[in-house]
Amino acid sequence: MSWSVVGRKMRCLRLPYQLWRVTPVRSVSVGIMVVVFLLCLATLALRQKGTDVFSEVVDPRLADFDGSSFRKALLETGPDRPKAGQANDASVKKEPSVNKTSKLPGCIIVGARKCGTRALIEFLALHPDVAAARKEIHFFSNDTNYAKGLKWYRSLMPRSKPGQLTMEKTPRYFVSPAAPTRIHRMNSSVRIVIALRHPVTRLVSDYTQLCYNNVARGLAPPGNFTQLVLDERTGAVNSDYTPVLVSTYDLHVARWLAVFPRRQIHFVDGDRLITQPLQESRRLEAFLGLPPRFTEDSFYFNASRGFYCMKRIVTVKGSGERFAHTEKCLGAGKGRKHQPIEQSVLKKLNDYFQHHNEILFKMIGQRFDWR
Ligand SMILES: Nc1ncnc2c1ncn2[C@@H]1O[C@H](COP(=O)(O)OS(=O)(=O)O)[C@@H](OP(=O)(O)O)[C@H]1O
Repeated sequence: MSWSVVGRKMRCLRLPYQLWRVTPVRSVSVGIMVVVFLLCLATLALRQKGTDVFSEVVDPRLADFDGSSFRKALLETGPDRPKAGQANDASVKKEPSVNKTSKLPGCIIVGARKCGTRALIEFLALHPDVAAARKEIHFFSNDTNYAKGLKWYRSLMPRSKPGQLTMEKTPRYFVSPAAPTRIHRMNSSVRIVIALRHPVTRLVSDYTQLCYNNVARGLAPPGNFTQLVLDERTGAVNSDYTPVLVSTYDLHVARWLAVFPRRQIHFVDGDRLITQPLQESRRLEAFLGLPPRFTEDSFYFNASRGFYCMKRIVTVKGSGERFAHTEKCLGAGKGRKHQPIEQSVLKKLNDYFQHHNEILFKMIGQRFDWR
């Protein structure tokens, strides 16, 4: 039966049918329906985008930053660990793959560049209650990445077991004006870790890396260090030179403190991390409320590298010995020999940073031995 027959035969539909036959009414009705349909589509799309960027569900335990529930939950739901005197078998026990999901990070190492951020995340990854993203993600500092939303970001996080704390490191966040607010918007309770090193050592390390990178890419060297860091005309420190700007820590830390409370930010001494990795790792472990797992056995000094390397602790099956060790040093790109710098230039740089260092120390209530 066609619509015209239905319209003619059923009395109650007669009036709407007569109206429908009038062409302008029909056009307007169809128009309204199309507009309503498009509006519904647009609303759906916006809601989807909103979910990505703002309302991602984060680990609810992280809402309680200061309280003990986070620590408690970690202890309760953390992975099984071997009891003393257990296990001794050559075969290494495989981690059970059940219940593993990617979570948003509860802690982010935001920088600073060349201050030991790689060492830090690799050290933390030794901890059984940490799931660390090994790649730098550049989510909060890069507009194109940020526009991809939190779902995209989370998909790049490692899969973790219940009770594990997810971490990532991107040193670029430290100097990114947008990063603090964006991270806060993701999770206002997230823990921020900032590694800092003597500002002049960091600057020279940065310059050394630029020299290596340019050679690797077949580019010309970045230029003479002295000419880059000092103004040719006045001889004063060139505060606009990016590596100088990165080492002007107070400017960047002020932006983080404007968004996050001081108690939520942990400062790592990047110079001490090189010579005393155990102490710095333990301080960070305590800040994160993780059960103490770092021991003298976690690190060993590798004389040929001139740096501490890690002993990865893995559980072994059976009884007897608790652990087996696998050893790992950072890549050759870390711990390069620095370019020699003239004493007079070093002095000028030290004098320049001293004022900024003092502002930083006051701001964070912590001093570093940067003479
Ligand atoms: N255990 C260990 N092994 C090797 N290197 C170590 C270690 N601990 C800290 N460091 C120092 O880390 C410096 C590199 O810092 P980052 O990892 O933050 O660099 S980067 O910004 O990610 O490129 C790197 O700086 P340079 O020495 O200037 O290369 C190292 O001194």
